[in-house]
Amino acid sequence: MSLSVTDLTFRYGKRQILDDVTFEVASGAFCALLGPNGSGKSTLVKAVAGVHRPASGTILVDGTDTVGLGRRALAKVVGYVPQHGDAPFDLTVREAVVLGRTPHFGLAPTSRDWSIVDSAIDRMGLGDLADRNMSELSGGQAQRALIARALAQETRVLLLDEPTSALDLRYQIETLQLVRRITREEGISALIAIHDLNHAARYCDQVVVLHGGHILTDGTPQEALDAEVLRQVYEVDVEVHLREGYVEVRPRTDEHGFTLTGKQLPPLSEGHVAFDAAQEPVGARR
Ligand SMILES: Nc1ncnc2c1ncn2[C@@H]1O[C@H](COP(=O)(O)OP(=O)(O)OP(=O)(O)O)[C@@H](O)[C@H]1O
Repeated sequence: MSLSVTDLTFRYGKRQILDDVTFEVASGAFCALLGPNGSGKSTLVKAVAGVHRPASGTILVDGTDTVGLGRRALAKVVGYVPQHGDAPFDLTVREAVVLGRTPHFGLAPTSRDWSIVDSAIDRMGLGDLADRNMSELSGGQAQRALIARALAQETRVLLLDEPTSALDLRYQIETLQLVRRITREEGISALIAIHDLNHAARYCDQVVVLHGGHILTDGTPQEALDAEVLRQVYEVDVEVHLREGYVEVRPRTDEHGFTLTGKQLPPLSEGHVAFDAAQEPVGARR
């Protein structure tokens, strides 16, 4: 078992955010961490990444407790891509990505380190931008550079906190496919906090649903993405289908296209412009 989290509890001050969280991600598995805004996904990822120190609980990577490991030792076993990229703006892409090799080299990167860096850059589709300054990249390109930096760390566990939020559809899919391939080929465990249920179902082997700091379900996408659980967690009525072997979640809508939450959505305010099915402006002042 590569990543094993047991009875993890975390508080911001007196506010309990994670409560006895226990789950495991096997070697070679890609696990999605789902849950609504504020459910504690980032906090859990940060605790596993060593950014936050838990109040109690254990985090094992290949049997070694990582809570309390020094920065350098931790960076050799856990790679972390934060939600809001702290991109080092005064560096080129190559210089930023080689920072991921820091735990592995002594005074200076070796030729092997640079070849690992270049391969990570290529894998994230940034080969043409390798010598470009980070400050000159788009948000999505910078996010891909941060993923390349984590890949260059060559760790046993890869943590990604909503890494696809700034990426266009092509790079969302390519990143998820790449992480899935790396987990399988290199036997590492990956944990990704993600909002897109269908991407989670399509690319991940395991789905953990967090709600109010507790784990509500943990299983394969088919087991965990249960319509009743999703209704409870997101307060949206959904249908779950099996399509071409993959689970697909669709919001159920009424005849006006509104999701069925049991609550009536407020009417559009006067002057608000919306579009009906025929693409005619509705509710606009004329
Ligand atoms: N630095 C902080 N200090 C105090 N409370 C915090 C801090 N960061 C997050 N929180 C609170 O902890 C709870 C969990 O936040 P967290 O960011 O882990 O949720 P999340 O599931 O990742 O949300 P999102 O999907 O919106 O990114 C929220 O109630 C949030 O307000």
